[in-house]
Amino acid sequence: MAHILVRKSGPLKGNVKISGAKNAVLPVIAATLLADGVSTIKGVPDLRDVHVMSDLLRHLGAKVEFKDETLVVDATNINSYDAPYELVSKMRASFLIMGPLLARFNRSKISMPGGCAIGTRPIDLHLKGFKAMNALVDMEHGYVEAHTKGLEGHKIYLDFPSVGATENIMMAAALADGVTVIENAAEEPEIVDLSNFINEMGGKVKGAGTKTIKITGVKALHGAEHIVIPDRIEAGTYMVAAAITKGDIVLENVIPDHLRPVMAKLIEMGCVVEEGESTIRVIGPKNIMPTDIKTMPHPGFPTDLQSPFMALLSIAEGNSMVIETVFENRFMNVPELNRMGADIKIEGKSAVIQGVKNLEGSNVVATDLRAGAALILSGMVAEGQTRVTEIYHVERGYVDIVKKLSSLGANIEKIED
Ligand SMILES: CC(=O)N[C@H]1[C@@H](OP(=O)(O)OP(=O)(O)OC[C@H]2O[C@@H](n3ccc(=O)[nH]c3=O)[C@H](O)[C@@H]2O)O[C@H](CO)[C@@H](O)[C@@H]1O
Ligand SMILES: C=C(OP(=O)(O)O)C(=O)O
Repeated sequence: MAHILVRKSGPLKGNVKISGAKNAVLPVIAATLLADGVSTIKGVPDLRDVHVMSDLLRHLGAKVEFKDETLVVDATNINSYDAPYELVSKMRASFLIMGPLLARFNRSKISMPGGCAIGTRPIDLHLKGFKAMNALVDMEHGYVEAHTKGLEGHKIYLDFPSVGATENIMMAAALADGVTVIENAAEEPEIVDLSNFINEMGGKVKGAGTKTIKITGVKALHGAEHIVIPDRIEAGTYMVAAAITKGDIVLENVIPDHLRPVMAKLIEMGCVVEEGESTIRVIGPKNIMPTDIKTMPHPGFPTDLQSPFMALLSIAEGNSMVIETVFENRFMNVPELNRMGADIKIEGKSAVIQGVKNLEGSNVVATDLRAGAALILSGMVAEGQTRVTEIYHVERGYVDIVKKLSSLGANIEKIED
């Protein structure tokens, strides 16, 4: 299996261009199914997940072309309404096609996404929304089958501000009869990006980015052109790369407003952070100060950056605590970091991190996407050589990570074997 070899690297320096956001582009690609026509998405990151989503749309009968960060989807001739296990099991976000299929064709059959390393990740809130909108939902043989005589707008309160449920319901509501109001909706920037795309297609979505989203259903949507927002999680990972190696990195193509909680934590830890209009410069501190982090839905500290920050805190000058409130099992990287010499103890939802002077290069496994990124970051400051395996996880979410880190001076290579 391919793996990544990282050796101790000096301070990383230079400029790095952040790619389009994985978590924004996946729902946007799903939303292209709402239109009887052609949509053009620009700034698309060349990631494994984007290819899986494209294959899923092709399976449904769409024509999809991807070249030079531009994805063109012709969803005119959809002739299948089912998403098989083989495709859904590769990526949870596949479940986001349920809302658009129900809205446009009144039916869908999708394999249950199942659990994954970071938690059980149920889909009850998605289904609660569809049922309230007049869909009949059955679960059989591991598939969720839904049909409706026509979706109707409804008031839907989400018990938790789930990103995926907010997106799926928003897409379903875009073509429903009447008004849907989502209360306690997720407020993530990716929700705003999706709402912008639906509106570019002729939809009527208001309030995205707040706790209450109002969607007035329209009769039909047309294809549209859209530019995906930059990836705040990729950006946060490179910010940690600057901090952990005590380097000086300028991120290009970022929206600083999306990274407020991340910048605040880095400043607390002693970094100098300079904001431009679409750039952020991070200068790492001489001594990394410990801090406490609690992950929360946006605008709180993002769970997707919890593992990279854990890598940074593991070499801070003192004790820190990380509380994970979003996913019940997102400390999978801890045994791997401890194998590299970190001193982290888990107590329920909390991790207590005692900063150590040095990490040691080791053989470690990327248990999930962000855990993999955290291990690469640790490898850059560990003595000797770190071998990160199962890197297909990392490739789900980071465009050219080896190339980008090398260009900043990291001693890193991908070994194909
Ligand atoms: C492709 C994508 O955009 N992925 C992101 C999305 O995942 P995703 O959309 O799956 O995350 P959710 O916001 O839905 O999940 C948050 C919490 O709600 C729970 N839940 C969710 C749905 C549901 O029906 N029932 C339920 O209980 C989940 O188990 C989890 O504990 O948001 C997460 C939270 O910011 C990020 O970590 C993921 O990177
Ligand atoms: C958990 C993540 O993604 P997904 O929801 O696609 O698994 C992530 O991006 O960190």
